[in-house]
Order: sequence, then C-alpha cells, then structure tokens
Amino acid sequence: MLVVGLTGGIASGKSTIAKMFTDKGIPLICADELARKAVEPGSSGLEEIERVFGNQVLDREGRLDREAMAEIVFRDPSARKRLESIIHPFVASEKERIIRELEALGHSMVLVDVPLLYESGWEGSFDLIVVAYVPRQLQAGRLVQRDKLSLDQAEARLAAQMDIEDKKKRADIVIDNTGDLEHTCRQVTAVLKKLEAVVIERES
Ligand SMILES: CC(C)(COP(=O)(O)OP(=O)(O)OC[C@H]1O[C@@H](n2cnc3c(N)ncnc32)[C@H](O)[C@@H]1O)[C@@H](O)C(=O)NCCC(=O)NCCS
Ligand SMILES: Nc1ncnc2c1ncn2[C@@H]1O[C@H](COP(=O)(O)OP(=O)(O)OP(=O)(O)O)[C@@H](O)[C@H]1O
Repeated sequence: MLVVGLTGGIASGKSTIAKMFTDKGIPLICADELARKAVEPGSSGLEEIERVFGNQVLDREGRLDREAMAEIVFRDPSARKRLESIIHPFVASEKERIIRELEALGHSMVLVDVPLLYESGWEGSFDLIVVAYVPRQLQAGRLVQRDKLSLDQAEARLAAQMDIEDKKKRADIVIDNTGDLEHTCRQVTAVLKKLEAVVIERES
C-alpha cells in the first residue's frame, strides 16, 4: 500500500487537489473530517473539550461551537496544543484503521489529506508527501474570500501554521496551485502517473 500524504497551508488548495485525485479513482482519507468525527455529539472527545474549555465552546444544542473554538485556539498556542492533544490521537488511530480497511479491499494507493502533517511531526507515517502550494499572499486572499474572515482573523490562522515556503522545501512533490484549476489538474495527472509508477516498481 502506497500511503501518500497531501498537505499544504490553510486554503492552499488541498481539498481542491484531493478531489481531483478522487475523481481519478484514488481513495482519500481526510484528517479534517476525522477531526470533526472526534468531537461528534456524545463522543469522549467532546466531553474532554467541555471539561478543559468549559461550556463557552458549546452551542445551545451542546455541539462544539467551531467559531468560538477557533477564536480561542488560533490566538492562544497553549489552548491550541490542549485541543490538539484531545483530537490528534483519535485522528491518527482512525487513519491507520481506514488504511488497513482499504488495503484489505485491494487498494494499492491511498491519499491522506493532513493539514498539519509537518507541524504534528507525522512525516514518518507516509511513503511520499505532496504539498499543495500557493504563495502566502494568495493563500491569505483565498482564505478571506472563502471563509469570509477579516484579514486579522486570517492572519491569526496563518500564524498558527508552519510557513508555506518551508512546507514547499520539505515536500517530495509540489503541486503549484497558483494558476487556474486546469493548470492544477494537469499537474495532478502527471503526479498520479509518477505515483502509479512507484506502486508498480514496489510490486515488482
Ligand atoms: C479550531 C477548529 C474547531 C476550527 O474549526 P473550523 O470549522 O473553523 O475549521 P476546520 O476544522 O475546517 O479547519 C480548517 C483549517 O484550519 C487549519 N487548522 C485547523 N486546526 C488547526 C490547528 N490546530 N493549528 C493550525 N491550523 C489548524 C487547517 O489548515 C484546516 O484545514 C478546528 O479546526 C479544530 O478542531 N482544530 C483542531 C484539530 C486539528 O488539529 N485539525 C487539523 C487536522 S488533524
Ligand atoms: N486554482 C485555483 N484557482 C482559484 N481558486 C482556487 C484554486 N484552488 C482553490 N481555489 C479556491 O481557494 C479556496 C481554498 O481552496 P481549498 O478549500 O481547496 O483549500 P484547502 O487547502 O483544502 O483549505 P483548508 O486548509 O482550509 O481545508 C477555495 O475557496 C477554493 O475554491
């Protein structure tokens, strides 16, 4: 099983690129989705969050108020670490479980979208790492536009992550998402060819 990590900065195009891979039949595991599952109503993750942060981060129905949580953790690194220590172990074990499941189904490759792959020191869990790259200014612009954030809120989120240029330097493969979607899609096609060649080489 070739386990390929897909990372990048916030709003650098990971989901957009991941969808291009899934459209070509590659199975995808999304860490943001697993992170949501970790705090579903009734989960031990949500209970732990209430214990640590109080009910200021819950909405009226008792679900996680993601906006309130974001305002706290993107401005306070120690609060962020506390939240991550609740969520990340669940994400890591679920990821492993799904990989084994896909392997049993006969898949030879899986893409795992992990926004904080480098920040969390998860490099060792992947055979190859693809970085979705855009320059920081474009990243901030797309973030403001997509999430309707103020520039100040966007900057706080960007500051909570490793700089995109550093991620680009560490990558095995870079997909530059600066241009239009067609330009990105052409790169995805070329990268997939490379990955398929690696699978064949490993199997022979
Ligand atoms: C703070 C939360 C509630 C904000 O929720 P919101 O719906 O606004 O954002 P969402 O979950 O869709 O994340 C959007 C992006 O924010 C960035 N981000 C999320 N968590 C973090 C973090 N701990 N540090 C830095 N960047 C982060 C990522 O680029 C991510 O793709 C949420 O992001 C969260 O629970 N974060 C902690 C879990 C985590 O580390 N997730 C990242 C993948 S494991
Ligand atoms: N090549 C492109 N040209 C123009 N807009 C783009 C391009 N790629 C992505 N976008 C837009 O930029 C925004 C960010 O992209 P996307 O949601 O894929 O990023 P992401 O890295 O998955 O973000 P997050 O880390 O928050 O999950 C979205 O609104 C998306 O539609």
